[in-house]
Amino acid sequence: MAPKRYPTLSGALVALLGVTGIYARPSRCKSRAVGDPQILAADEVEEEYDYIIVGGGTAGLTVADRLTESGEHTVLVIEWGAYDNGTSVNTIAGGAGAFANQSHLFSFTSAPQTGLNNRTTAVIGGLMLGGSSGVNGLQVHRGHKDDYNRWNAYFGESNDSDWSWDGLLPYFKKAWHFHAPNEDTAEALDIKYDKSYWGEAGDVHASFPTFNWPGLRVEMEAFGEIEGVEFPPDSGAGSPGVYWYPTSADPTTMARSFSRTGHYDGISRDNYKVLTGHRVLNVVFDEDDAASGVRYVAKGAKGDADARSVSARKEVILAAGTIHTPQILQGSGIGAEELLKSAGIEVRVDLPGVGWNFQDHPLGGGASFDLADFPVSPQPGDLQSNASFREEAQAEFSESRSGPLTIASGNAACFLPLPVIAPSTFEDIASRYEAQDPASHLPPNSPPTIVAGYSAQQKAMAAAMRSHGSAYYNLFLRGGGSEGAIVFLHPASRGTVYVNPADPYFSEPVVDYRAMSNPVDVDIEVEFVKFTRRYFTETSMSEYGALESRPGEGVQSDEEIRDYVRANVSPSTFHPVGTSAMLPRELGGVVDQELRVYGVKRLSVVDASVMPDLPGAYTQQTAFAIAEKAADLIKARA
Ligand SMILES: Cc1cc2nc3c(=O)[nH]c(=O)nc-3n(C[C@H](O)[C@H](O)[C@H](O)COP(=O)(O)OP(=O)(O)OC[C@H]3O[C@@H](n4cnc5c(N)ncnc54)[C@H](O)[C@@H]3O)c2cc1C
Repeated sequence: MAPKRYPTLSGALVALLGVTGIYARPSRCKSRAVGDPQILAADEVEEEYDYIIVGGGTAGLTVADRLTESGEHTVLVIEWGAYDNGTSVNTIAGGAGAFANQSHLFSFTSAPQTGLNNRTTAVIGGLMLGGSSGVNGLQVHRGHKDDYNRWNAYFGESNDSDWSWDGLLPYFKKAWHFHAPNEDTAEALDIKYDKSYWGEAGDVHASFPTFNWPGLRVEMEAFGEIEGVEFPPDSGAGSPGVYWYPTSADPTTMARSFSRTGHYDGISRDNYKVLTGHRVLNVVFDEDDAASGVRYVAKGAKGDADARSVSARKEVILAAGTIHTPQILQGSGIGAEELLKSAGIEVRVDLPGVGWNFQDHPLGGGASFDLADFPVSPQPGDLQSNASFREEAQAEFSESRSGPLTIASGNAACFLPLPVIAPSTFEDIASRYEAQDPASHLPPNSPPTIVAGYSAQQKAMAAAMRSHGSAYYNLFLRGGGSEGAIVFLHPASRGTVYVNPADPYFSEPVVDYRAMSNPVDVDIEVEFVKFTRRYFTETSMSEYGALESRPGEGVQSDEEIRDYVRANVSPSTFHPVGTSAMLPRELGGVVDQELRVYGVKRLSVVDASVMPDLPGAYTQQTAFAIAEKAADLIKARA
């Protein structure tokens, strides 16, 4: 298929995309932290609430909103971070404003990664009211049918609560208010969407920029020259392929839309209270092993001399995220017996799955290309290199909330299955993975439930490797300049998040991604490099002066590529999941299908840590859908 050619657009931007107006700086949005009746001072916290939610992040605020809607139940959310409605949170352009502001993050160093030449990485997540949905890159995509059907299948015939694609689809629809792209941009760039996969009643907005880079269309169409690549009708259709997806932005203000704006701001309910700037140390139990409350300290406290307690009549709900929920569980005596004893924590439930099964999407380590002769303009780089283009963009955004500054981190990518990436080797890779002794790449002396759980995942993921319904490779497209941001969607390696035995409550946990600890992951990364080379040199992309910037001509043999991967891949795209996995207890699970923690009563987990394995997508949309479903499950047993 010959590629379509596009005229140079600089200056003709208005004609093609219908962009009009003059540009200026984003204005500050309203702030509500001071005097907000829902945010309590520490001494205003009452003795007891129906529900205590630990963590006011993506899942925590979603569940809090839903549990208080009817007015029947009281909820206290305890959030470690602060309320911040500043420009860095609200500005969407580039997608990294809030991420760049350290005051919204926790950030510490991982354990050295043996599979990555002992390199370490920064462990990062949102620490603010809104959590990681307040700092993320605003990309909104969900996983594929295979992903959620696999989650449900881990429970075999037992189907207490349907976590399959069909079971979750209503919650994807409930979580988001979808706004279609404007017609001119959709037509100019051939943006396909199908509203039947979305709802319009959600409180968090999924919208499109008013403008997008014309090079994206060229890059997307070139994928059509590769055998097996599909173009699903919508990013939410549940099928891998090449597609456009929305941004988590309010289309009126073009500011970030996230759990705080959707599930907290503007809501005034006497039964919905929030305590910010406080950190929960552990769950408190009654003599019947039922969670009865939590113990917490002010942010920054180094000891528990001033710790306070608050009681929960109905349930304690953990929503502290994949890194901190296991720390709280372990600090409450729920975890691997050996670990807890080494940290001097009294064992309440020997549950080895807590903190185990840690996964994130490895990033980079693939091939990158510069397009020296891409005849399409404007390109993203113009925002940096062309002062008048940037000033016009700024003026247009200020005047009419439109133009290039309505683009966050991007709206187009491919999500491709392994048989498409590696048609001649995927079967061999899947067979070798399937034949592994399940314990062979786990930490030494892993308990039997952990080995059994990995064995079940191994079978499921070997099937995923052979499936056209599971995406392994994600190349995030920018629309020109250079390309090569590759995300590995289903790594086989599993890591750990365990309390620091020397200081389990006040030091950050020990986070070991164990990235590339299973060598099959390196073999798949090798295929990613080869596929990326094919895309840039064997499709019409080759006409645009594609020059390989990394790993470069000197890296050709599989062994050389393996070395390159181990030296360059990052273990994280900031999509951590799996440390409180929703799996049967005998498979290393931490919560059941109703999200209740095994071995105790009245304690549940609702955040991204319950995902048993990664979806073939970034994680925020799935985290919101899980929280919506969790709220229904909790209300049903109230
Ligand atoms: C930099 C970055 C970029 C990302 N980009 C994207 C993207 O573009 N698209 C996408 O789909 N996904 C993205 N993600 C991932 C996505 O945002 C997360 O998967 C999702 O928001 C996780 O939701 P959660 O509820 O599990 O945790 P969070 O939203 O992180 O909530 C956890 C909350 O608990 C609080 N907390 C932690 N410990 C305690 C404690 N002991 N006591 C009280 N409070 C506590 C934290 O401060 C936080 O507010 C990104 C994430 C990051 C960090």
